[in-house]
Amino acid sequence: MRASLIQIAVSEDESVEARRERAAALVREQAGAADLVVLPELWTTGAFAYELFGTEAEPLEGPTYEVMAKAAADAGVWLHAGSVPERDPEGPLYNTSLVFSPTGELAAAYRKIHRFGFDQGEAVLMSAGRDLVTVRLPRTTLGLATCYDLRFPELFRGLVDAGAETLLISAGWPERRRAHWTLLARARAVENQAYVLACGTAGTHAGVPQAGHSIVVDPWGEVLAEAGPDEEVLRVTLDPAKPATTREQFPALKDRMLGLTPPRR
Ligand SMILES: NC(=O)CCC(=O)C(=O)O
Repeated sequence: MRASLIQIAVSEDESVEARRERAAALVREQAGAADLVVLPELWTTGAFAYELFGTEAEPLEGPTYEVMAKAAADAGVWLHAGSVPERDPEGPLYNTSLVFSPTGELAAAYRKIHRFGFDQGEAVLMSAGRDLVTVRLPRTTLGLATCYDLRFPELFRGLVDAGAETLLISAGWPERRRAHWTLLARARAVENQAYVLACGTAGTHAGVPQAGHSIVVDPWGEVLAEAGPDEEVLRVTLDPAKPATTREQFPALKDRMLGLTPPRR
């Protein structure tokens, strides 16, 4: 299975509309070279451009959905189109990832569960999703997560319990915490014996330099590919059998001890 991670640069120098068209062109360029294409978190606005979340919010089937559904079909790829600020018909905003099939059908939508910012930014502007989401592909099952979710291992265990073997993390991770990004991506791969494909943004938006360094880690924790800091398409070939063989040969997941007794006070 061939995957392309599109580490697109996000900056105020480019309009949202222009970046949407440019991202679609980059997806189309993967035709014949990839089975699965991944975009980062909130690449239309930038993950830290809080003032744009409301103004650029879209309904689920909004402009990004339309452009990306067509790009997936044109390229004939499974497309994780990254996330958009989604305005729910009821009013709240969500940070919602969209996955399209190679015929351009919506295969899944995942509303980010852990919002970043503590008492500001995304944490107050967006509502939290509640649902774990997996997507069955012909040769693997994807588990979806977004950026700050990477810090919460229990979410990934939930995805693994639901059958995930390939964990897709779409992110807008800042350069300032790049060491955490790499460490946590590898940790999630090792502890879950799963592929991790973590796609971030490049460039600087809202004064926040982005880490880039999108990374692909195999179920043994080996880094198969890592991008640099700038815009780049990171290409990698995965063996869809590897999560299962790793879990058979080193069956640590079977040794989980659930329902432990809390310490006595
Ligand atoms: N967009 C995000 O979720 C940023 C997360 C982050 O900066 C961190 O976890 O550190």
